[in-house]
Amino acid sequence: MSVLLVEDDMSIAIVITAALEAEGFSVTHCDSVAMRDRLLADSAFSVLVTDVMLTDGDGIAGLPGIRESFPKMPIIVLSAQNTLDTAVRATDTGAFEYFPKPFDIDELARTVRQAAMSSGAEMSDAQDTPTPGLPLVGRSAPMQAVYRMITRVLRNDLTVLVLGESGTGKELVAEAIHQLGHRSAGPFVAVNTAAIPAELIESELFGHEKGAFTGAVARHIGKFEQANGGTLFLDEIGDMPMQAQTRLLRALQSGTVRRVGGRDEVKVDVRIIAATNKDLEPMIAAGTFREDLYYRLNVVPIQMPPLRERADDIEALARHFLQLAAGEGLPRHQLSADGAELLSRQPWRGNVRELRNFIYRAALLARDDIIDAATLDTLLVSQPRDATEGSPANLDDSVIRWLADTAPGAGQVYDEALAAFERPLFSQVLRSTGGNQLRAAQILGINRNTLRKRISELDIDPDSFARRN
Ligand SMILES: Nc1ncnc2c1ncn2[C@@H]1O[C@H](COP(=O)(O)OP(=O)(O)OP(=O)(O)O)[C@@H](O)[C@H]1O
Repeated sequence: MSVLLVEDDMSIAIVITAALEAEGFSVTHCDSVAMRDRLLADSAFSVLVTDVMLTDGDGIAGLPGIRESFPKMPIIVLSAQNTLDTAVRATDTGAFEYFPKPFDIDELARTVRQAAMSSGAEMSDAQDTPTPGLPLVGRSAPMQAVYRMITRVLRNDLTVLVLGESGTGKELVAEAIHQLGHRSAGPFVAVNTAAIPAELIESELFGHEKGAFTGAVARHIGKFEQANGGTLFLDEIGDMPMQAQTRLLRALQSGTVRRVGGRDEVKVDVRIIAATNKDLEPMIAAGTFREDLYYRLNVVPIQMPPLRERADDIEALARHFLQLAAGEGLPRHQLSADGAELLSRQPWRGNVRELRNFIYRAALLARDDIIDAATLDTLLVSQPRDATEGSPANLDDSVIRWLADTAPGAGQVYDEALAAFERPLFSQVLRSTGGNQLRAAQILGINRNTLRKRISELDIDPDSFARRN
């Protein structure tokens, strides 16, 4: 099933292509009248979807001729000039349907499907083909805004700052920009700045020379150099220590890096995409994030919507993860309509990651082929809740849940588990002392400076526990 899509706005073209490919169509895209005519002369298409204003002229003018040559091929016209005039001109050409922009992408996909069927074309099995090229699932309005931003940065090297709660897909956006962009032949290197101990971060990013410090037994090439010619993804940038921030800024300004203990400046050609789930502006005000670095990174911000603000996407995501789970050897299941409805009503505080983990668990545990609301209900009851919601039955349970819910890097489980435990522990004790750190340190039996250092590293604000009269 083939669709010829004639659209000169790349961002819209990508969204439509993804939606139609998910429906099982193969899509050929071009942006001009001349190219359209050449493609029509060369190959057969089941449906023509065309914009009105194209790079080299009016997309409607030639349609009567096309209708004559290809009477069985339905034509769907899209237009941003939502005037009565274009609507009338489109319909006069015998267009199957006319869509004023902005339009509902699902409705367009449905109409193309109807048009294809009306012309007697055979459909391949739809949903089973994952959308090639666009790894992100979801067609809600907030995601379309994200796609639009992505398309704006594909052909340039502007620095992108992806913002949003944990688990909203920030890393996936970075990967999409790399894969779909003009650097796709180069490497994609991701660094989670929060997961690297502060004293190693500079060596991780910039590399080190042999003997630069105790333990530097060989020269180490840092992530910047590893990403040369490609994209460097700096995740959790809000957790980067100040000193590393300064070096990062210098590297971004100069386009060069100096290995720790080295003398030479090494030229690097990398595109930077940074991400954070923190609100950087208050951190700038508090002096924990460099303002000049923030402006360097925040050239093109992409704000990821939390899942609860795009409940429309939950069903598609759930089906997507069921497919992925089956592809990874878990039992294959279908999701019932009432199951999808139930999932769409959940808050998913951990966003897409929580939904993904939940669906994998459901795929593993569900007994029937169809996962319905009743099955999901049972699983949701035993769903781990986040730490803010009531205390777990015992510590063993918490550890089991924590291990099931997080995927710390190999070799980091101990540190990350301690940090995960320390955060609620310090918060609770500080709450009990009304934010008094000296008293909290006494209760904990640790040095006051140690407490101060740890709560700063864990980004706990002791003032937020101060008692107000
Ligand atoms: N739109 C999406 N379509 C398909 N999968 C998604 C989507 N968004 C997120 N995911 C999946 O959800 C999980 C979490 O996504 P990701 O790691 O990109 O989130 P994040 O915002 O970078 O999280 P964190 O801030 O914790 O690093 C991943 O398994 C990712 O593949």
